[in-house]
Amino acid sequence: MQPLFSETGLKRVEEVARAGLLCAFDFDGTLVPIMSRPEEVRLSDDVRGKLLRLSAHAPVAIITGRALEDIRGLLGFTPDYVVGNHGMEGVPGWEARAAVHAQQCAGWKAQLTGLLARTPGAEGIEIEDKRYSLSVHYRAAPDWQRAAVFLDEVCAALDPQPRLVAGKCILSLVGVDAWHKGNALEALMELSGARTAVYAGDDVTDEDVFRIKRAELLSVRVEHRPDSAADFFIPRAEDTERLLDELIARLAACDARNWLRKETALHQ
Ligand SMILES: O=P(O)(O)OC[C@H]1O[C@H](O[C@H]2O[C@H](CO)[C@@H](O)[C@H](O)[C@H]2O)[C@H](O)[C@@H](O)[C@@H]1O
Repeated sequence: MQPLFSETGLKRVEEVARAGLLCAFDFDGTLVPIMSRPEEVRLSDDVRGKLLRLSAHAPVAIITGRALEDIRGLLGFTPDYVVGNHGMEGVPGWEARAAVHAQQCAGWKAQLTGLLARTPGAEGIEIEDKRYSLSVHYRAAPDWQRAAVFLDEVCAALDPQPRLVAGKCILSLVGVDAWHKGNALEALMELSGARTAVYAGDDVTDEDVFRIKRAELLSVRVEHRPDSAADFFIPRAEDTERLLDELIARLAACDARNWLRKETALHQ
C-alpha cells in the first residue's frame, strides 16, 4: 500500500483518469467523516459540489453499506449509479434475490433481538435494520473490544449463519451468497462499458473491491492499514476532496465528458 499523493500514486491517477473512467465511492468514512451515530452524518456542500463537477466529466457511482432509501436522502444529488446494502441493492437484477435476503434478514433480527435481550453484556449495542442486511452498532458500548467479541459469540448462534463483516464499531450481517461491493463494482463496469475505474473506501466491506486486481482499476483506502488489499491510501476522509480535485483536473485537461449514455443510467 503506497500513498496516493506521491509520484507513483499520482502517475496511476493520470493513467486511469481519461475518457471511459467510472468514479466509484463508498460513503461513510470516505465522502463524510465517521460520526457517533449514523443519522448525524451530513455530506458537505464542498464535497457534493466536487462530485457534481466530477460527474460532468465521468459517471459517478456511490456503493455503500447503507440502505438505498437512506443514502438517497443523504446525497442531495442523483449520481449515475447508487448501490446500497453493500452491493445487494440497486445493481440491475438485484430484485430477483431481494425477497430471500429480506426473509433472512428479518429472521436474524428476530433471533438477535431475543439473544441480546437475554444475554448480559449487550449495553450500548443497537441493531440497524436495512431490510436486506443488518448493521449491529456498538460505538455506544462501554468497552468496544468486549462488545465485538460478545457480538461474534452471539451471532455464531444465528440460523442460517450470515456472512459477518466486522467494521468500524459495527458488525454487518449479510447473506453468505449475497452480492458484495466487489461484485457491484465489476457489474457497473460491465454494464456501463467503463474502460477504467477508480474506487475509494475506508472499511472492511471495501476490501471486497480492493481484492479485485485489474490493471484498469485504481483502488484507494482512506487511512493506511498494512493488511489492506488496496493499491494506495489517503490519510483521512477529508483527503477525498483532494482525490476529487485531482480527478476533475485531469479529466478536464483531456476534455473528458460524462460518457455514460443517459438512457442507460440508473436514475434511482
Ligand atoms: O459502506 P459505507 O458507506 O461506508 O457504510 C458503512 C456503514 O456506515 C454507517 O456506519 C458507520 O458510520 C456511522 C456514522 O459515521 C458510524 O456511527 C458507525 O460506527 C460506522 O460503522 C451505517 O450506519 C451502516 O449502515 C453502514 O453499513
